[in-house]
Amino acid sequence: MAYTSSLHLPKHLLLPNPRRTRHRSSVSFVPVAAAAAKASGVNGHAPEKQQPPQPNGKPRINGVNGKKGVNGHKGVNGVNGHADRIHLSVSTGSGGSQDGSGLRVAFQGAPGAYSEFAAKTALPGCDTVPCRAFADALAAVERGGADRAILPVESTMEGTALRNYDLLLRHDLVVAQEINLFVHYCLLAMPGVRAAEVRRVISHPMALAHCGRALARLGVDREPVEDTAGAVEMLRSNRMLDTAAIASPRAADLYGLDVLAHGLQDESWNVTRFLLLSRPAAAPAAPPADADAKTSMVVAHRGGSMAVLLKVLSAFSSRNINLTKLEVINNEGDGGDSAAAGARPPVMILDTSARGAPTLRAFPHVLYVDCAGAASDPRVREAIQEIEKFAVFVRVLGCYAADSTIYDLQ
Ligand SMILES: O=C(O)C(=O)C[C@]1(C(=O)O)C=C[C@@H](O)C=C1
Repeated sequence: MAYTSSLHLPKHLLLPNPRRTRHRSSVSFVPVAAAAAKASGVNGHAPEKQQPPQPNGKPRINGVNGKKGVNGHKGVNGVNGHADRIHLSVSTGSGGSQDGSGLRVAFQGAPGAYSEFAAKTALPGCDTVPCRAFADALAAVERGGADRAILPVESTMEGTALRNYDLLLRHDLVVAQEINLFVHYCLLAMPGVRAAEVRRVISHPMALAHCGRALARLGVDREPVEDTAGAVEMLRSNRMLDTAAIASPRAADLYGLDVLAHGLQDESWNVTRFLLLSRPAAAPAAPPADADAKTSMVVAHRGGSMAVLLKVLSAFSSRNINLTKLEVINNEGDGGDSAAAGARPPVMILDTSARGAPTLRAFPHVLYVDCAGAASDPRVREAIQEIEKFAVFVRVLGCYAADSTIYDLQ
């Protein structure tokens, strides 16, 4: 596999060549997700040291008596809308199965990655399992090596993470839970290193992109690695004195690095939405009756986006169902010669509906849709049935409790 970095970094921390981005028009966007943990230590990543659990096994919120939220407010949902955040300091919980005790959650990266924080916030009692790549995390769940995988799927600064939707759609996994994390980036360096001595900054490419302006001001070289905490681990183990990493304040604590700067992100509002994925048979039953449910689906169609969009919107709006996400993907390329000319390959979706083994199918025209309501709600069921009449293929990706809370680890 080709790697983009010219640095002599451990290969498992370098990134494969980035894939082409797709044409997409984001019709709406819901910001999202956060937490930390002990880990069983796979793929060379060391387990995180344990934090003292709270008696109730929940994440510590504002560090005080488990009180929720800043000013007692919950986060709000909306299109790039700002919301109050819930400040957390994360502890490893224990206790009842509600908090994920006994569940192994696979994530990409080293202990201290944002994805791990998200997993531990969603399921404070879970054991986190570090993996080299998100693909490995999803495969671990499919193979039974983990019970859940956590996947970032959109952020206020990036929009939909198409790289991860691609993964989600290729696997026979369902969405069990969503979680929104406020992503606060810090510049970390070995103890004693001053900002003026930093020549290079390493981090996950998304973190480097989110901090582009700050990095340009610093005038440093940028090197992408697999994850934010992996960058910190690399700094530490190689005792790099001319290099800094972008990662969370929690990673600074975990690895004993200095924080040279806080809030490095170009936009002050930087929220990532994560999904917890499960094998279908092991997914939680329907969301609790008192929870607002959300249903995610992918709709493949024949093209002619405007007409299809109107029909999809009408299927939901005529039943008074709100959409919380609608992403339009049109990829006419076949992945062959035309890809070289700029066309994008079709979206690959695992069709799990047919009898027998699931098959991977290619679709050039696809919509990613999240709607309010449970898949078992007759109105949602009817809307999907109406869409199935004109769509080529519809796959429900999961039905879960909507969570508009935005967690903040600062
Ligand atoms: O590298 C990490 O710490 C991650 O959890 C991954 C990831 C991502 O893939 O987008 C998650 C959230 C942050 O925006 C940066 C990176």
